Amino acid sequence: MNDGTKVRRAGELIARLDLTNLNDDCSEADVAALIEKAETPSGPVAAICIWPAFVGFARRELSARIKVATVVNFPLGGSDIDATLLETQKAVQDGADEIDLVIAYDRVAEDPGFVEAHVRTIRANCGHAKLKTILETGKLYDEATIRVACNAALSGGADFLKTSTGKVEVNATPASARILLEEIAKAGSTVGFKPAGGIRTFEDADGYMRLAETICGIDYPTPERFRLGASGVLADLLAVAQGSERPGGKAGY
Ligand SMILES: O=C[C@H](O)COP(=O)(O)O
Repeated sequence: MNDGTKVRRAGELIARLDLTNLNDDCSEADVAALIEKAETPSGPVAAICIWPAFVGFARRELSARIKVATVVNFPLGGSDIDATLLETQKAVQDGADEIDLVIAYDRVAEDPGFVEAHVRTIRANCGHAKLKTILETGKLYDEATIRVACNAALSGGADFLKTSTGKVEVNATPASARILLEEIAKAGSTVGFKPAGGIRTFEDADGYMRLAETICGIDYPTPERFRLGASGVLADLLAVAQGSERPGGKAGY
């Protein structure tokens, strides 16, 4: 890839970034700092992804062109549908544009119908907000189970399939991304895709966008259909986009 292509791709990745702070000790001041970073010298990120407690604050402080995403049933993916519903309704009321729901991943193998019903209930109560379903692929272990989870989420009406919470040992991997993208392609490539967890470099991020282009088509990964969930990749994307020194001390591009 030549330098000009890298600069362009890095800019495209920034426009598809869900800039995330889901640290256990995240404060309102941290969210304010995230909001400041979200308007980058290379343009705005797609969304910030934060804990539900900060949605109202973020919606008031953030420019309307950047979405507010939040998480529900996070990170453990429990089975309490009523509790998830309350969290979702509150987040939507507070102004969330996007809900990242952890599915009840422990139940995928035995009871995919439960997972589908859970997703359907939350989808029906999201209003205008998009529903991104976090499958937690690192806890599903084998390919067949990941495919079952994809289909439960798709049947329940998910707007996005997202790989991971970023809170378990194995997060987004190219292998799990490929499976989700194949299921999205089989379903017509209208549902979005969000790899998340452990994405740290331009090369990591670009690899996922290339995979999406290869499997779902070159026109697939628009900012409406492709997002990167990451807390620590923006500095590297910006360095590549701006041709400045990269955080790892690598050359500008
Ligand atoms: O949804 C996004 C993840 O929580 C971010 O994970 P990360 O901190 O490894 O980038």
